[in-house]
Amino acid sequence: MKLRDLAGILPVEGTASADLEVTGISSDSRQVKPGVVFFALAGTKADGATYAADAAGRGAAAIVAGNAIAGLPVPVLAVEDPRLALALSAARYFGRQPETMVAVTGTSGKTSVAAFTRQIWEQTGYAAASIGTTGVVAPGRNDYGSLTTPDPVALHQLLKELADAGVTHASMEASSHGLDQRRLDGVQLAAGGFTNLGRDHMDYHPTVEDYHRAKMRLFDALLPKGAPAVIFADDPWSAPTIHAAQAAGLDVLTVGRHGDFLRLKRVEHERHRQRAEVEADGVLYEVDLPLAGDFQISNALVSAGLAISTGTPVAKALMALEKLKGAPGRLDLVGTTAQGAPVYVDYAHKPDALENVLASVRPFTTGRVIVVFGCGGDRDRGKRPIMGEIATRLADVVIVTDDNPRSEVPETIRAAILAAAPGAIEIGDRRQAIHDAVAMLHAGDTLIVAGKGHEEGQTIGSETLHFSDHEEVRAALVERAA
Ligand SMILES: CC(=O)N[C@H]1[C@@H](OP(=O)(O)OP(=O)(O)OC[C@H]2O[C@@H](n3ccc(=O)[nH]c3=O)[C@H](O)[C@@H]2O)O[C@H](CO)[C@@H](O)[C@@H]1O[C@H](C)C(=O)N[C@@H](C)C(=O)N[C@H](CCC(=O)O)C(=O)O
Ligand SMILES: Nc1ncnc2c1ncn2[C@@H]1O[C@H](COP(=O)(O)OP(=O)(O)OP(=O)(O)O)[C@@H](O)[C@H]1O
Ligand SMILES: N[C@H](CCC[C@H](N)C(=O)O)C(=O)O
Ligand SMILES: [Mg+2]
Repeated sequence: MKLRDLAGILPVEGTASADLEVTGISSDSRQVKPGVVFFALAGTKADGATYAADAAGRGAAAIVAGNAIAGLPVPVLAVEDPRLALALSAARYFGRQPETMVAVTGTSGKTSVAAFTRQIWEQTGYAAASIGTTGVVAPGRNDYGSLTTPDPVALHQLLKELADAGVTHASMEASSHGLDQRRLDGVQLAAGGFTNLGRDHMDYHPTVEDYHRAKMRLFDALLPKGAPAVIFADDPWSAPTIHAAQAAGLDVLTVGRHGDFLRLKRVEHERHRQRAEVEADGVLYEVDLPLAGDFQISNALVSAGLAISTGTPVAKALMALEKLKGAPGRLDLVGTTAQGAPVYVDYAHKPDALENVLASVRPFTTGRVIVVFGCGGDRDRGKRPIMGEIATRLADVVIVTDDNPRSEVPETIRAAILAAAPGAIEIGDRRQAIHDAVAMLHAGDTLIVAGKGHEEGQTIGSETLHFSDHEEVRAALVERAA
């Protein structure tokens, strides 16, 4: 590709540099090789402009920046929004994506909805992929993830690989960071989804309104006018979300008890499954959802809405819900004690999620609900006492432990949770906490190990040690049975 092929995104017309050969695109100077266009982004830790000379020294074809940078031996192209220019350039450079793509946003449920939508498509007979927190899942591919919404360059490289491999349908998570940082701006989306809004990322967004506005970029900046917006209707933030989608000229399709597109008429919860009656277009469907947690009904309805609104027949989509598998680490039953007490691993690491997961298991627990959890270091400090209070209110035994303390002092994080959790037990070592909790289980009890879900590491300082809640729960169950 020549630099001129990025015309319309970058101001290259009529410049001598338009004929330069472009061999790649990067926002990290350390990755620059000869011919790469380097995008200097103003970040949270560094300003990419300071690395422009480094990029030029490594052979960058051109530098794209928000302001002119003097004294460089390569052309500097000034654009208003370098992150947007990066995303659009990456899309054009890689040039292919699965034909039908949807994105889902919301505080909780994104990973589940992305995974469920992929499964509905698979059952409809499409080659489908999902992209998000737990990684990339596609035919013959299951890569462990890191970011919920990948960086634009990684994202478009991935989308091209998927399209080249024959994937026609892909669902992805749109995190508020990703939306705010324009990571998805180059993706052609056919539909968007919204699950709910609660407290999250208050270390990044100044207010919850700002957080909601970032999420609404999916509807008002990314989706084309007239595209379907599938919105969960039973959340306190549903009304402002519907309003934003309508204002953006989208085709609003609501799902849930208050939904018009898919209306949940009745639901009977059982411990490991739930039976729902869903009305669509005046027809009643009985759906037997093989998943625990009443919130999974909401996620399943948003997923069905996304699949239906992009072409899957209603009956097929609703039937597919009967075969759904939960995303790894989302109210994931890892095992039971000999007396039948279940142990679940769950990714609840924010207040609403913890509240939901604890409330979900209560009706099936004749004994005690026991929860093991902690809060991540270098993340929103305000959620710590809130989660302490929720755990104390909804569980009978609360064990506060460590969850990726990162650069913080673990005791300080625990103390902030414990301040709002009178009577809680403090066991810093997560392995010990899990083993003690499993040892405590009686018949009728339920144990939830929350916060890490699918994660495979514990980050202490700058080091990540291998750690898996699944492995520790299994080991503790074996030890107990011995
Ligand atoms: C806080 C945050 O969101 N950071 C993201 C942001 O980085 P940044 O722009 O702030 O980076 P920075 O370190 O300040 O550096 C600025 C620029 O200088 C460049 N640089 C830096 C050093 C150097 O030698 N040369 C160089 O060119 C960097 O590549 C960068 O372009 O933009 C980068 C490019 O898109 C992201 O990779 C990075 O995600 C970091 C790794 C991260 O941890 N993000 C998390 C918080 C996140 O995004 N989470 C969400 C939500 C999670 C969820 O709830 O599920 C997600 O979508 O995963
Ligand atoms: N619809 C929902 N409503 C409330 N809580 C939910 C819902 N769906 C999932 N949860 C809770 O949130 C946790 C994370 O779910 P999931 O991974 O699907 O959401 P996410 O939005 O992708 O989260 P993250 O932003 O952390 O990746 C689950 O383990 C469960 O505790
Ligand atoms: N994507 C989220 C995941 C948090 C998971 C929890 N285990 C923690 O480390 O706080 C984050 O990085 O903030
Ligand atoms: Mg996720």
